[in-house]
Amino acid sequence: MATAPSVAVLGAGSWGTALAALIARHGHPVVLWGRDAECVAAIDARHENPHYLPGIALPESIRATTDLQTALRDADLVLVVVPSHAFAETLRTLAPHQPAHAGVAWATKGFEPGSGRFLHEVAADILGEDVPLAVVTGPSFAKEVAIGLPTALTVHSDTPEFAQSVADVLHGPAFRAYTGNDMVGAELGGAMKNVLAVATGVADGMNLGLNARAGLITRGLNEMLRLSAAIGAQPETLMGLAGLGDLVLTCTGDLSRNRRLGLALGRGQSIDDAVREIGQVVESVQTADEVMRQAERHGVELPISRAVQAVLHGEITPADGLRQLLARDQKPEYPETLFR
Ligand SMILES: NC(=O)C1=CN([C@@H]2O[C@H](COP(=O)(O)OP(=O)(O)OC[C@H]3O[C@@H](n4cnc5c(N)ncnc54)[C@H](OP(=O)(O)O)[C@@H]3O)[C@@H](O)[C@H]2O)C=CC1
Ligand SMILES: O=C(CO)COP(=O)(O)O
Repeated sequence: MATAPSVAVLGAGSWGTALAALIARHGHPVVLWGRDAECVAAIDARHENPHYLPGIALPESIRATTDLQTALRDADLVLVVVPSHAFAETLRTLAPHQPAHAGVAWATKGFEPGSGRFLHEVAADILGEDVPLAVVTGPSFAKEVAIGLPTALTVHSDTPEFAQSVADVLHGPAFRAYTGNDMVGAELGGAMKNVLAVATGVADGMNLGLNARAGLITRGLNEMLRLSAAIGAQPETLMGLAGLGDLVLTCTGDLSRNRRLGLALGRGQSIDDAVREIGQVVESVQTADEVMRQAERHGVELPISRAVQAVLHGEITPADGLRQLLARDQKPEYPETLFR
């Protein structure tokens, strides 16, 4: 029988730890790399990540380390799960130690802050065109995956065999992993839903009602579809797990940090206090700027995302944002050219 591929998971936050647990339960040797020695020691010795997934028992087979070279030594697959602001830096550190035969996948959501580059562009730039690359995305709260609740997500790559091999590692009794070949659409969906989750959080924090929430989710999907069409992504990617699926989850599920940020802002809390209270990565804070940079580059108007960006920068209040959105001109629901 063929041996199960070994996986190095880089990033020992909630999502990296949950994915390491999932993959280890599927019988793969897993080494989890984190930068916090205390957290790494607890995972190794007590099989718990006390900071990010307290009280959840992790498989005893997971080995954790703060040494990147150790993590990469026997890896057949590298799975990067650091926040977007640490993505390029992590790849630059890993590049010299990258095992020749191993492909690199990531479950990070967002763009490169500052440049607005897609993460697959950053990865190809740093690792070279010969390393197979894939993005892992979809509706998946870390805590639910860590405790083994059923989840579906999707793996997109320009190399179909690599997408399949990553999906094979993730797929299991309670986890469905689909595949696709639209990295742009998959990354765009995962990034935009974080911004749109803030919008629905704000609306719910202001008690605007369920109609407003459904309207924002649907018009948010419309923003995803229009920007993705301008960039050249496949519309079905945005209608699937990477877009609509993750949008619904993050806009309605209180486990979402981005939604919780919106809720706090809608209730009048300051952004600094809200982010501090959440105590984990809130990707929308930087992603809103990068989504708007993409929108401007491609000449696409995104009123909800723009309002979120303005609220996050303190340029307008949530009440101003609501007034602006309600005062917009009437128009057809879809541009005539969208699906043609
Ligand atoms: N949590 C979830 O449910 C999901 C998250 N994601 C995505 O996964 C990515 C990671 O998020 P998540 O795990 O949730 O975040 P968390 O806030 O739970 O953890 C962040 C982790 O990243 C580490 N980190 C921060 N900065 C750096 C750096 N410069 N170099 C190396 N490591 C760093 C932190 O280390 P330290 O503790 O030392 O600060 C911590 O281990 C994000 O892009 C997120 O959108 C995607 C799907 C689901
Ligand atoms: O990406 C996620 C679920 O798919 C997690 O969302 P948050 O980062 O908003 O918690």
